[in-house]
Amino acid sequence: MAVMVTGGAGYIGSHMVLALVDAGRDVVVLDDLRAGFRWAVHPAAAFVEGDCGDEKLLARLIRQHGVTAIVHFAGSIVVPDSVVDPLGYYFNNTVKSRALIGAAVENGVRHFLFSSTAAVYGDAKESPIPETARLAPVSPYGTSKLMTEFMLRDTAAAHPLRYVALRYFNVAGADPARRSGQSSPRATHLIKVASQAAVGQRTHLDVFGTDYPTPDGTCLRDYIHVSDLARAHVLALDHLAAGGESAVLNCGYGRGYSVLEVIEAVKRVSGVEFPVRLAPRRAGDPAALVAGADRIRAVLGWKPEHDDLDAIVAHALAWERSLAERREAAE
Ligand SMILES: NC(=O)c1ccc[n+]([C@@H]2O[C@H](COP(=O)([O-])OP(=O)(O)OC[C@H]3O[C@@H](n4cnc5c(N)ncnc54)[C@H](O)[C@@H]3O)[C@@H](O)[C@H]2O)c1
Ligand SMILES: O=c1ccn([C@@H]2O[C@H](COP(=O)(O)OP(=O)(O)O[C@H]3O[C@H](CO)[C@@H](O)[C@H](O)[C@H]3O)[C@@H](O)[C@H]2O)c(=O)[nH]1
Repeated sequence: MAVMVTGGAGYIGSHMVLALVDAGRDVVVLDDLRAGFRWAVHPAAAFVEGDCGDEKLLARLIRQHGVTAIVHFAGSIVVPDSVVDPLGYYFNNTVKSRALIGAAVENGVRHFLFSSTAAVYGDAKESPIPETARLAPVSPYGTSKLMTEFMLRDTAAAHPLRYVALRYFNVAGADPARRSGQSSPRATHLIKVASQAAVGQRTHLDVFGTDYPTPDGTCLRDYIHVSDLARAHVLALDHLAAGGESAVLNCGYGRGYSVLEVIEAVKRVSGVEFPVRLAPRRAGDPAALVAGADRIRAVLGWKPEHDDLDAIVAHALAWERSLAERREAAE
């Protein structure tokens, strides 16, 4: 009885592997390492380098490891890249998810968790955004994820498969024990980039847009700690194992911080005054994305442990320093 984690060498997937190993579960990771790191996978997990759309490989792994649940993180994640390369995004996110869901059905895997995103809402009219809000993605990335949600919905209606689609808001921070974190040097996420600036890995930080209809003119986002998110996935697996129904759940704390508030937090926690430049808006950024966060608590009994911006930033900074030490040791 093992859990298969696709994309388990990536940022969020590697934290899910930690949460599963900590819970005493058997884990097999499938990742093609296009964006992940072999060293980020906990040694207690089996690791297979391969494509999550490779049906033959999937059938073999499911049988070999006795996989009873699939947690699907693998995918392409950069919103502006999806605008430039929509077909690449539909291929890696939608077509390969179709193959993975098909492999689950054909090989008797009945529980499936899917990494969805707040990007399925597009420019939401409501804030906080409930799961029932209009689904109107404004990027191919968001559409590629929504199509996978629809495939899961329809497949679960036709076959004995139950699923939970988790719509993440902005994931940030790192494992408090410094076992993993956001490790991609080219990452574009605000807290990662600001942490890199604080430890001297970047010369400055750009604020993309100061004329949004928000209190200080910069975008509002709901930042969720990656370890709280991983724990929500473990609870979602428990929910399905206990016979719980399929569900679509926002993952956030229900509170928004502006870009300037985040930068202030990174400066305060690090004690470093890195240069900040005001820049034009970045294409495709909605003004505010804040989760309606009640449903996940009601359905999964999830209670966040790190709902504190300074703690999220402190963990992100600690991981950034670990990466710097790792680089120095390698030189
Ligand atoms: N980071 C966020 O804020 C955020 C927000 C919403 C949703 N998500 C979703 O969460 C998931 C994980 O995101 P992340 O931030 O950890 O990204 P990541 O890039 O760190 O991890 C993705 C992993 O998937 C692997 N991968 C990609 N395509 C693959 C394929 N075809 N076969 C096998 N492995 C493949 C990569 O090598 C990488 O290790 C993604 O599906 C993403 O869309 C992330
Ligand atoms: O150097 C930077 C980086 C970001 N931002 C701003 O910070 C905010 C947050 O940006 P970022 O951290 O890049 O996250 P988002 O663009 O909100 O997207 C993330 O969160 C979405 C869900 O809310 C997910 O779907 C995406 O996969 C994930 O990348 C936005 O207003 C950006 O314009 C800056 O001003 N400067």
